[in-house]
Amino acid sequence: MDVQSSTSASQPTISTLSRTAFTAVCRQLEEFIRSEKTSASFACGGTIPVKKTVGDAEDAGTVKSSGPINVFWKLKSEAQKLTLPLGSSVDAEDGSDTRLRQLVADCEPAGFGRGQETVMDSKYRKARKLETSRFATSFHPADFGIIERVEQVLLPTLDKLDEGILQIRRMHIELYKLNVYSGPSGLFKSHVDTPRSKNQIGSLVVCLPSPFKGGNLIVRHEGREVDFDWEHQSADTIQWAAFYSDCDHEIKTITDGDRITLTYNLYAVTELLDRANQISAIIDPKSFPLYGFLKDLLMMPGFMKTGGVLGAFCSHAYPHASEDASALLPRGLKGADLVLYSVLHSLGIEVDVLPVMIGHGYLDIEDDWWDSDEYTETDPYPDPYPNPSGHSDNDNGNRYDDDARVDYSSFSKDDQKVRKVQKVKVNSPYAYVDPGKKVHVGKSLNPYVAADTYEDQPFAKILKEHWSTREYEKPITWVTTPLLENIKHAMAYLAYGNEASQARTYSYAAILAVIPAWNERQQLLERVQNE
Ligand SMILES: O=C(O)CCC(=O)C(=O)O
Ligand SMILES: [Fe+2]
Repeated sequence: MDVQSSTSASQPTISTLSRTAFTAVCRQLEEFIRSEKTSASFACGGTIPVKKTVGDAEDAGTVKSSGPINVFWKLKSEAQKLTLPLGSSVDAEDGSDTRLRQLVADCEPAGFGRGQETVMDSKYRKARKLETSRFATSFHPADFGIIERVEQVLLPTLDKLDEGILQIRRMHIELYKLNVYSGPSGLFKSHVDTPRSKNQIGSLVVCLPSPFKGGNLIVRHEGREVDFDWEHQSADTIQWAAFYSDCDHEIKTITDGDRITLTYNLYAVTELLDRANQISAIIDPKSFPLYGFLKDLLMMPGFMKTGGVLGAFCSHAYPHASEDASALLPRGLKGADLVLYSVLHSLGIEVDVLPVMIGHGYLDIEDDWWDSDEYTETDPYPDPYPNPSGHSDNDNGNRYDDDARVDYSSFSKDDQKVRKVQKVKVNSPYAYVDPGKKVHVGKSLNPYVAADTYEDQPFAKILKEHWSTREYEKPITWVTTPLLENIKHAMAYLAYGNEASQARTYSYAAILAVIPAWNERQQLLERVQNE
């Protein structure tokens, strides 16, 4: 049976891919996207040895090591200075250990954000902090090429983001806090940094030279993790790590000593360059295997012969705010999401990045995914949501099901939400989701609903008031499923941040590509072919 049986009849000359063949190419496409995801970086780091004698530091420009680092702060109205590593101060009457204790004492206890509240709970976070208004430091990441390195890994620029004009994304960096985690019990459990602006894409942590034990920084994304183990070189090295801000991370217990860090917010800003000024570091979307695969797919007349929409869930979550969110993307796209977006864009395909809400809000996705185990070999690609009338010929995708099968008000406690979400079936290789009925695609990033805020309202009402659903003319074929981990973490975002969240929270988005019908896309492909 044809996937698009109702519309293919109008073009009898070219045969449409069989459902089995269509399934097979969707699976392949998913594989390509998956491999892009597993190879994309979400964190990077480095070390800078510190020479104890000032004169040992190399000249700016070729700096591979640093001299001692000064931290200045104010106690009452008196200026204080600590030089790290301890014992490296040129002042004879250093007493640096006393100064370190003084710095720790002068810091305030650091809380964390749980939703809109700031919480002090030393079982979750035990740390002290200084705000930037209270300290200054002689260390700057730019002196050691850290910004360039982070830019390369976390903010690659892909060619062709805009016709004729190249938008170069640059990193803007802002010192945010000084934190001290001290033994025997300093720690910060799993959390996600609260975005401080719509442009924030990541965080940079710089660990100053001061000996400590434990305190590993563990950063996770989509089931992968990077463990920054800084204990062994803590005494005489500056160690740093940068990661996307939607990555879940934690600091293991510091059992001894003081782990002193500077944290920075990383922002993506754009710079317009005309083609004459292109720089060579730019990656060409054609260099990705996905490009060739998608191009070949589009050149098959039978693939989405009458047109359709391909949907892929983003691998990262993006911050959004009420007014300026739509300006955020694609500029703020990260990792594999940027690759997929750019490849589609460079093929001349209309592509949107839009927030998605699955089923009746993301709290109710449990029964919205097709569990492949239920189906037999003989019909490898059944309609997961058969129409009760027995006809499956409604492919305009606008069927809308408002009946609230879930008692929304029963999800008021965070742990209940998480438990509910853990039951999600995401083991099917991919889901072919009936559009409109099960996955709501917002018109822009703007009207996202935070679950906590609307607890007591029936979902249908929330949806009507706060979501304008983007309606595509053709059904959406979802080629990837959202990861269970992502959904769990989306819950955690609401619960634990490094700051209380204001208007900004994260949402998962999807990349939606409008595939023109074969007769319309031939021209487009000829143009791509000739480039
Ligand atoms: O100190 C670190 O390694 C990270 C600190 C952190 O996660 C935070 O301040 O949000
Ligand atoms: Fe953090």
